[in-house]
Parts: sequence; C-alpha cells; structure tokens
Amino acid sequence: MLASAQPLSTSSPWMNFLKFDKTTVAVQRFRSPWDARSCFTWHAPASMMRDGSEFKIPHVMSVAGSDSGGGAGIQADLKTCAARGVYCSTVITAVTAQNTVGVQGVHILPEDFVAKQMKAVLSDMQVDVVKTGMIPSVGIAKVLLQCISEFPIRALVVDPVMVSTSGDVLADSSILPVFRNELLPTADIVTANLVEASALLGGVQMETIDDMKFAAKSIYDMGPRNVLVKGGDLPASLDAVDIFFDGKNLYELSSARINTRNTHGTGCALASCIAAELAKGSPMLSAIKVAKRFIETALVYSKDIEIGGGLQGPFDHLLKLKNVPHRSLARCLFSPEKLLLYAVTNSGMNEKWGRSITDAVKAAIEGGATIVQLREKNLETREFLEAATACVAICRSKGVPLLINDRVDIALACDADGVHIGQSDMPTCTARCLLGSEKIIGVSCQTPEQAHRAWIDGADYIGCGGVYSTNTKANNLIIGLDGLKSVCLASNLPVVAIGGINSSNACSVMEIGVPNLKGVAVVSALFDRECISTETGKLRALLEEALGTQNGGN
Ligand SMILES: Cc1ncc(COP(=O)(O)OP(=O)(O)O)c(N)n1
Ligand SMILES: Cc1nc(C(=O)O)sc1CCOP(=O)(O)O
Ligand SMILES: [Mg+2]
Repeated sequence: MLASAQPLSTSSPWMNFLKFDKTTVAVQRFRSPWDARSCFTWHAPASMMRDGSEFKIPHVMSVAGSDSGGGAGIQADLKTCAARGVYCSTVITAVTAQNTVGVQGVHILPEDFVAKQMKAVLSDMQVDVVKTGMIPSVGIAKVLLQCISEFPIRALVVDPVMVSTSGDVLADSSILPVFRNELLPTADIVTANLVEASALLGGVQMETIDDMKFAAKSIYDMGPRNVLVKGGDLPASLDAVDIFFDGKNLYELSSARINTRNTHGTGCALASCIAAELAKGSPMLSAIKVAKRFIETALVYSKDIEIGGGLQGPFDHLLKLKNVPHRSLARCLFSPEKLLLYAVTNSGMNEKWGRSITDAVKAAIEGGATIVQLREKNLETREFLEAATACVAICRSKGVPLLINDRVDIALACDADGVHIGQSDMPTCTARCLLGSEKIIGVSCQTPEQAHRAWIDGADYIGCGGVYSTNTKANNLIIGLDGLKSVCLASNLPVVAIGGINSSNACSVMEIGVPNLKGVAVVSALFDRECISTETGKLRALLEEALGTQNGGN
C-alpha cells in the first residue's frame, strides 16, 4: 500500500500480494483495503491468502519506544496484540527510563540500528500492519518511510506520539514537517490526541467537539486515509468522545470516561488494538469500535489496581488472558455488595422537583448510591432510550451499575448493565435468553416459592417487598419484615429490600440478621426530597453503620 502512494504497477509487491496459488484476486487501483477513497472490498486477511495457509497468525510490527514502566510504548503494543490474539514484532526507536511519576531519560537508538531491526523483521516475516508510536527523530522517520516502501504491508497505523501522559516530551516539534508531509500521506489511519492534533495543525485551539471535527478534517487533508481525533482530555466532557473521519463521514464515537488514575498507555494500546483488528481483516470503523471497547473494558477492570506511586498508573492489557475472559462490563461492575443502597428513579418526582433524570442520577451517585435503576413508567420509548443512554455513560464513569426497570429492549439498546423485572413482566428465563449470561437480572419476589424460581431461572438478585406501605406503587402488597426474612431464607441469591424504606427504618430492615440481605432499594426517600445527594449520603452512612454493627457482632 505504501508503495502504492504512486500508481500501482503489476510488478509492485502489493500486486503480487494479491495473487497466490493460481488464484487471481481482482485488483483495482487502491492504496489499501481500508482506503476510504478506493472501491475495493476486503474479505479475508491477505496474510491468509498469501500462502493459502489458515494457520498464519495476523501480524503487527510495532515501531515505537520502550517504556521501562511497562505501561506504554512497545510494552503496551506487545500486550495489546497478545490480548487480541495477534502476533507482534517490535522495532525499538528509543529506550525510555520512565515510571508512573514521569520520564527520567530518553535514549534514542541510532538510525542505522533502527533500520536493521526493521529490515530483519520485514525481510523475514509476513507483517500485515505496521503501527508506529514514538518516532523521536527525523532520521528515524526517514528510515521508517524507506523500509515500508520496500516491503508489502497492508496498512500503516500512525500514532503521532509527541508527549507522554506525564507531560514529558518524547518527540519535539522538529518531527512535525516529516509527519505532515511524508508519514501522514502514507498512513491508513492517524490516531491523534488533542495535543497531537493541535501540534499537527500548528497550534490550533482544541476545546470542543466542533474543534475536534475541524481538526479531523484538516488532518485528513494532509493525506491519511482515515483520522481519529481522541477527545479523552477534552475538558468538561462526561464521555470519552473521539471523532472519526473517513473522508466522507464524521462519526462521534463515545465511550464512558472511567474514573481511574490507571490511564497511562491508553493511546498506545488503542492504536495497537486498531492495528491488531486490521491485521485480522476488520474494516476500519469496526476496528476502531473494538479498540475503544477494549480500552474501556480494560480500564474498568484495572481501575483500582495499584502499580507505582505516581499520578498515572498503567492498566492491565492482559485481562483477557486472566480468569475473567468472558466477564462483561456489567459483571465487572456488579457484585452483591452493590445492592447496599439501590436508587430507583421516578419521573413524577423529578418533574415535581424540576429535575432531569440525568441530574437526579448524578446526584444519587454523588450521595453514595451503589446501584441505580431507571424506573420510568411514563416515558415514550424514544425518550426513555435517550435518557437511559445518557445515564449509562454517567453510571459507567463512576463504576455504578445501571439497570432498567421492565424494559429488556431498552436495556439492550442502551447497553445498560441489566434489568429489573417483576412477576407480571417478561419471564426471567426469556429475559435471560434475550440478554445473555453477561447482563444482570433482578427479579421481584414476595414469596419463598418465587424466590426459589428466580434462582432456577437465572436471576442475579431478588428485590423483595413491599416491606412497608408505600405511596410510590399503587396497591402494593405488604409482606413486612417477616415476609422479607422468609424470602431471604428461601434463596441463596442476594436480596435487596424495597417498599417504604427511609432513614428511620432502614436499620431495622438490615437488622433482621440474614446474610443474603444486602441492602435497601429506595425511591421517595431519595428522589422525593429537596436535595437528593444529601438524603442519599445520610442513608448510605446509616447503612454502613448497620453493616459495621453486624460485622462487628459476628
Ligand atoms: C429493586 C426492586 N425491587 C422490586 C421492584 C418492583 O418491580 P416490579 O414488581 O416489576 O414492579 P414495578 O417496579 O415494575 O412497578 C423494583 N422495581 N426494584
Ligand atoms: C417499585 C416498588 N416495588 C415495590 C415492591 O414491593 O416490589 S415497592 C416499590 C416502590 C418503592 O418506593 P418507595 O421507596 O418510595 O416506597
Ligand atoms: Mg415491573
């Protein structure tokens, strides 16, 4: 493809690449399979076609700096490719001495030795995709350009690394002309963060989504086939919004902003994950979506790990190889302990107090709600979906699971963490079939028989009530503390009590003394109050105290 910056000739390596084993693949003039300006449709990784072998493993060659702390650079690329099932060879451009505090030193490798590494790999191995990270000098950029023009590769992913997450300079501005004039025009995709995008564009302001869209188009004009401008550092943005431009369409791709210090190396991992997916044969947009999801999942999984004492820690790229290979975000976020203070929304109450659902949810989380359910009985489907999508982003950024009341379709559409259903809603086993094993299902139970059935049908927890009388739900059956206890004793599932619970009776509920009663679900005592976060904070403190007394008493 890189050779193909000029019109292809039949003797170009790329053409040979597409002919194998007496089978000729129709060839058109294009620069790569992901070239948005070409009309070629890609079906299978060329690596598999080249020798007809189905055993060829997709291969990314990473050209980047070494991070002694293991979170970014070559080390991030190796781990990301491993996690994605892709082989990764490495060409080291510089060795950095760094940790979670910052970069203590940079040793740039001699150009001829960088060239030697590149030729060693490219002349022997079938590299599908080259991914570049830290290119610390113009000389090394030239060596890279020369090498990749000599060997057939399928795509070039350029991560224009300039500054580390700690703010240390990894490539100074002398590299910019060669990026703009030579490397970008040969790239299939450029993944620039706000600082890098601004530098490439001569220092333009990057503060809004519109600035990012403008930047994506302007960088595209420098010649890459696709541009991703990453908005992770955008101020005042709830989601991590990236802008993708393929020359025709602009896409706003958002994922939840995960509240963690462990974000060092996310840029490298994102670019190498895109490279890995391209090497497997994915179309560009799918590769980007998979990569964003990979980073989001890894951040959630790693949000509390402690490596190093600095401000920015690494995350765990290899989560997929650990004992959580199939754990979804929902399963990572949910545990029985999350039932402690379960906030259930009510649009009537929000209207009464003049609040939006999102503000109500934010306030409940701020006060200490450990799980949220959207129980919106009066919203039209579209309105509900919009609110739910916004609430998913809010909750995920805070590590709080979000469940949808009654509506399995809404839960699926907004990628909520699960649903809460009652005895007259969709049967639990049907909901489980629709949602799969990775989402959370809560089921309302008033009797031991229902509790037993909920477990058989694959529920994750039980909502049990009405413990006390309530104005929130009409004609609700009151089962009292005795009814609650009999449901708890009939099941091993965790249970959350509901119905008329507030600060004056929550402790009595928790004191019934059954280990699987994990908390209380509350509507009016949180949402029909002037200050949601204050009320939530008060109730959370009481529940913590009740738990402490119970544990102390054991
Ligand atoms: C945590 C929790 N428990 C019970 C319920 C009640 O659900 P359901 O019986 O389906 O009644 P509606 O809420 O749909 O009126 C709940 N929502 N949450
Ligand atoms: C939604 C709901 N389900 C109940 C049950 O008994 O299953 S009671 C209830 C309403 C709970 O609201 P409040 O906290 O304002 O009493
Ligand atoms: Mg229901």
